Amino acid sequence: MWSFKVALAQMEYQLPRLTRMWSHLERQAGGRVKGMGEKQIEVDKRILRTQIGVLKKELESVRKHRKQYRNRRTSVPVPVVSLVGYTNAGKSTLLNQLTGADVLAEDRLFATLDPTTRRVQIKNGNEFLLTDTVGFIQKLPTTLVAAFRATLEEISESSLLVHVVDISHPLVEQQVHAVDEVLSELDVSSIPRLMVWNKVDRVSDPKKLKLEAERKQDVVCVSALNGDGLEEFCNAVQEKMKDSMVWVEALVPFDKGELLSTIHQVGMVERTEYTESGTLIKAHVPLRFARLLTPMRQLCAS
Ligand SMILES: Nc1nc2c(ncn2[C@@H]2O[C@H](COP(=O)(O)OP(=O)(O)OP(=O)(O)O)[C@@H](O)[C@H]2O)c(=O)[nH]1
Ligand SMILES: [Mg+2]
Repeated sequence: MWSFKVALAQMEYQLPRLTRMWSHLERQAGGRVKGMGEKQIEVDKRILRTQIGVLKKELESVRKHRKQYRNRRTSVPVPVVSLVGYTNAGKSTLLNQLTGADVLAEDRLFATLDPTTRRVQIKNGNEFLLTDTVGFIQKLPTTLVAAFRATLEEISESSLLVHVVDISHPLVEQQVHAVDEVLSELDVSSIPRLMVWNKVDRVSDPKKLKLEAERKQDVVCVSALNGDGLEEFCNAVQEKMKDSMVWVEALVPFDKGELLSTIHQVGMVERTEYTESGTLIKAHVPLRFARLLTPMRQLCAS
């Protein structure tokens, strides 16, 4: 809570200093983006002001819901995918496009969530929780990084990090670098990552870009705005999430039917077999969940 407040104070402090950062960047780009800095600084200032306002409002509700949410999340381990990226990259747009506005019906298990987390249901029945985060900005002072940690600490509990990039931005490389720097300050190096090249609708040659993405590993092209590439995105998320899951073979007793359906939701089931003493299930499941299954795994081994 305290560091949240520090983050706020430091964002407010940061506002007038953006000018210097951007003119520096413009010089670095060697005039290639002349005038870019000036326009961008207005955008950045506006964004920062908005974020300050939003942070203030969210502060209260996040504090209220966070504990409750965490408890629930560990008891029903739906995998968590976190969106990270430079400010204005399109993270929130992607979240909204994937989940729709009224996805949180009241009778759902996660009806009360941290306001920036939503449930995404994939065609094959699997689902995951998608978390939006505060956008990063260039050259965060070390003190600000420390304060941001508080808002970002939850991403260390994710099964997957999705780095959203505005591929149409002239300073895209610097932005990617800035995000990587912030991530390297957090304890997330062991979490698998996927990169999303967003705003493909704005580039001059989307086909060429898609080919380039295909040649790279773990890059998906999308337009969060018009929905282009979202199915590929969901498939890539599924594939990548397997990396953070463990293989289990467990014998689930018949009176634990609920558990069985949860496995189908959170994991990737390869095989089910009905035996006299229960359902034998072979699946990739999130590590947290594998722990819950431990007693049944022992059953299976005997
Ligand atoms: N043309 C186009 N615009 C997009 C796309 N995705 C997002 N935008 C626009 O980019 C702007 C920023 O989008 P946001 O979703 O707010 O970006 P964000 O990453 O959440 O930004 P922060 O919350 O500041 O970190 C908005 O005006 C969106 O409409 C896209 O695929 N194509
Ligand atoms: Mg956002």
